[in-house]
Amino acid sequence: MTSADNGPDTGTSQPAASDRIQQLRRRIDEIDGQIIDLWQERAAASREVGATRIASGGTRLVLSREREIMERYRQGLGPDGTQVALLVLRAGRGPLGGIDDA
Ligand SMILES: C=C(O[C@@H]1C=C(C(=O)O)C=C[C@H]1O)C(=O)O
Repeated sequence: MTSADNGPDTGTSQPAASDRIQQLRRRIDEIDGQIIDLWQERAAASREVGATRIASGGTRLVLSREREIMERYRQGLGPDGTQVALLVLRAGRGPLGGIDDA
């Protein structure tokens, strides 16, 4: 059997459960789209802050501010929040640590 025979692979053959899973997946897809858009917007804003600061003779990074952000994520998301914050901060560092850095 393929998903073409039965609709999307929801991991269950029970129709009511499958319908609910598909409904939840639509919401998950919306949320993921928003996360991606916000992630990119944040990274661009962070890069602009860095460029503005460097152009004005300042430092590229401000570690006290990064610590505040890591603490916000840790408080909001628990211990995994620290890892999320590290990735969020990295995304704002452009070529030194952004997605175009592979
Ligand atoms: C964006 C800034 O610059 C850098 C990037 C940060 C961020 O992505 O949140 C935080 C601190 C700085 O190291 C800032 O100072 O606010």
